[in-house]
Amino acid sequence: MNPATKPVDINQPAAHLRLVSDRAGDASGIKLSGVSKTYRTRDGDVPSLRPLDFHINDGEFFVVVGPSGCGKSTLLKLISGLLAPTTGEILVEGQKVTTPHGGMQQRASICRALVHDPRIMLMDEPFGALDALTRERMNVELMRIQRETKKTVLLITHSIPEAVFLADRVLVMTERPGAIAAIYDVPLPRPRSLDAMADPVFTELVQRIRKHFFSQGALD
Ligand SMILES: Nc1ncnc2c1ncn2[C@@H]1O[C@H](COP(=O)(O)OP(=O)(O)OP(=O)(O)O)[C@@H](O)[C@H]1O
Repeated sequence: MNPATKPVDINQPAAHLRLVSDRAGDASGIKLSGVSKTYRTRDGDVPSLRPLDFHINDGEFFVVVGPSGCGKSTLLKLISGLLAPTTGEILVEGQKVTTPHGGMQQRASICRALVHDPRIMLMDEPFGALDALTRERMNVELMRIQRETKKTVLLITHSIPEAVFLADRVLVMTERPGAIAAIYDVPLPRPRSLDAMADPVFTELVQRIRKHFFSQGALD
């Protein structure tokens, strides 16, 4: 019988329906739905993050930038499972985050992060203690590693230029309790060298993001 005319057995699982619900965009990367965090302390509640909804694609270099105390580190701890959200759900590669899980790394050192070959790298101000020139060189090196390994990277920084230089997309956070002020695509070609910082697209985007914090003067 021609397979195209074969009758459908309604008692069999519908493979094509599963394919639709399992498509890569849903099951890969990191997905946050309604994720908020309020710290309960003896002195009262400290709302740290308002409900957040966003999706980091598999293999994406995603950078979060925001003022001091807006909840950036909290966000990373939630995604790595070190903290439980107050509301909402986090899926990493289709799996709900409950406890710290194998291959996820939050390290200051790229080398240490790569020893375990994680598919996802979570980095909180990884080069914050370095002088400016070394930091730039480390950023170039980090981009090279990410390009070669196709890992998903979520990196947090206070520096808007650093965010734009590194990212495929930049998430800009508001002051605490942190919410999404905006998410920007960075349309700079890859591979990027330090020359990318002289590109008008780069300077324009840095200026645009800086305007979010103009009144606070809170970022580099
Ligand atoms: N364990 C905790 N208990 C109570 N409040 C906390 C706790 N951890 C963080 N906070 C508060 O939650 C808010 C967000 O903190 P978080 O460290 O996530 O911010 P951040 O954006 O990473 O800050 P920074 O840029 O200064 O590193 C801050 O006001 C902080 O004081």
